[in-house]
Amino acid sequence: MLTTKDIVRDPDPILRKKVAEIEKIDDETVSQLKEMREYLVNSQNEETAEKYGLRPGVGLAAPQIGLDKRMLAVYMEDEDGVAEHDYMLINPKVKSHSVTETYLPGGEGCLSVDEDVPGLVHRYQRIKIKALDTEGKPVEIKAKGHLAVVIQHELDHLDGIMFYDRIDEDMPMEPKIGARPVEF
Ligand SMILES: CC(C)(C)[C@H](NC(=O)Nc1cc(F)cc(F)c1)C(=O)N(CC(=O)NO)CC1CCCC1
Ligand SMILES: [Zn+2]
Repeated sequence: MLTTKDIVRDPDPILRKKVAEIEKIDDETVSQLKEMREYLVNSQNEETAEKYGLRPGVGLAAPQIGLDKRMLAVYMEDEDGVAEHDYMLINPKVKSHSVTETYLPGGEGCLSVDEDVPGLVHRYQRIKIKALDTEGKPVEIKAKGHLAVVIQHELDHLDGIMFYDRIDEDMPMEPKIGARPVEF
């Protein structure tokens, strides 16, 4: 199982790489993607997270475990601990997005960044994603709000973009005109 030591930390150069499209969805790729999802599931289970010292994560991109592969996992439970969003995406692409932007009022963090970096990260409020699933079947996801933020945060990792690249240096805490905070 993946644990905290397997997560690559800033400033490892792989976090700044535009990672490669997956040409062949072979067994190794599928098992690596499943391990990424498992990390997220384990990290949100209080007992397991405690036992293995896992930081509770809701999304993980392949370069964060040192893989030069365009794939990501998202796993978000609702307040009853039921899986609300559970995705393993291969070669994901944004097909369309809203003009309206959104942001997490508390800013963002990253499993690959150990220190806090305060500031708002503006992202599209709604996005439509096309990707392949682990069987190579095309999937289309329409996301808004918190899920849209998580997916865009992970997509950035596939292009070597870190969340703090998107914080305005002059007015880090200032919401952009027309941007709406994510409602939980
Ligand atoms: C960096 C960290 C703080 C661990 C962040 N966790 C997180 O958002 N946890 C969370 C949020 C909830 F709303 C409810 C809940 F149960 C747990 C996270 O996993 N990521 C993923 C990451 O670093 N991927 O590369 C950072 C988030 C910042 C915005 C989107 C993802
Ligand atoms: Zn991250």
